[in-house]
Amino acid sequence: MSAPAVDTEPAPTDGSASVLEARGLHRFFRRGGEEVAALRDVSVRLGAGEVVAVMGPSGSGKSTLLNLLAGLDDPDGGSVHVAGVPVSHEPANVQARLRGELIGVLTQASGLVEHLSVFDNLRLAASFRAHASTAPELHGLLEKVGLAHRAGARPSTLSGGETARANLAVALSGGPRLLLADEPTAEVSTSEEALLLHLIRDLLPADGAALLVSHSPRVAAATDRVLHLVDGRIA
Ligand SMILES: Nc1ncnc2c1ncn2[C@@H]1O[C@H](COP(=O)(O)OP(=O)(O)OP(=O)(O)O)[C@@H](O)[C@H]1O
Repeated sequence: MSAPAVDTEPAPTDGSASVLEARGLHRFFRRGGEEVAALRDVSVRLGAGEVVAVMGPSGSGKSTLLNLLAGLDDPDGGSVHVAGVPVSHEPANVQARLRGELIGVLTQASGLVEHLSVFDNLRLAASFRAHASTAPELHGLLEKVGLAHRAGARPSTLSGGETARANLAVALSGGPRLLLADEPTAEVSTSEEALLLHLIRDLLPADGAALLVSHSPRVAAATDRVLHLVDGRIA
C-alpha cells in the first residue's frame, strides 16, 4: 500500500475559524514484513466551544490520531492545522513550540513534575503558552479544580482524584486553544469523572475545543458528538 501525497496546503480560510482542522490523515506502520494501516483518510474538524469524544476498539487508531493531532508524529498523508497554524510536517522543535503555545496534551504519560509543587507545575506549563498567565489567574484555576489548598503540595502526596484534576489544570493552564486528552477519566470514580467532565467545559477557553479519547459511555454522553474509529477509519 502506498501513502498518498502529503497535503501541505494551508487550512481553508472560510471565516468559520476551526480550532482543529485535520484533513485526510493516513498513517502506516511496518510490523515485521507487513504494513499496518493505522489511520485511513481520517478528517476531523472542531469548532470553537466543541467537546468531542473519540471511541473505538483497541487497535482502531485512537492513539495514532492523538499523536498526529498533537504534532508528536507526522501523517504519511494529509495535514493538521490548529488555530490555522500547520502542525504536521514541521521540524520537531517547531512542533514542540506549537504544542506549548496552542495545545494542552493530557495522556497517561503526561504526569506532573515531582520536584515541583502543584502550583509550579501549572506555572511551568503556562510559561510556554502564547499568552502569559498571571499568578492570580493560575491560583484561580487551582481554585476551580478544588486544589487551592494543595497549591504547595508535591504531586506524590495527592489522591487519585486530586492527581487527575491537577493534570487537567496543567493541561489547561494558560488557556490552550485545543485540549487533546487520552482517557482523561480512566483512573477515577464515577463522581470524579462527572466533575472532570464539568471542569473540561468550564475551563476550556471560549475559542478552544477538546477531543477526548475514551471508552466511557459517560464521557461520550457528556460530549457534543462522538467520532467512532473502526480499523483506522471514521465509521
Ligand atoms: N509504532 C508502531 N509500530 C507498529 N504498529 C503500530 C505502531 N503504533 C500503532 N501501531 C498499530 O497501529 C494500529 C492502531 O494502533 P493505536 O495504538 O493507534 O490504536 P488504539 O485505538 O489507540 O488502541 P488502544 O485502545 O489499545 O490504545 C494497531 O494495529 C497498532 O498495532
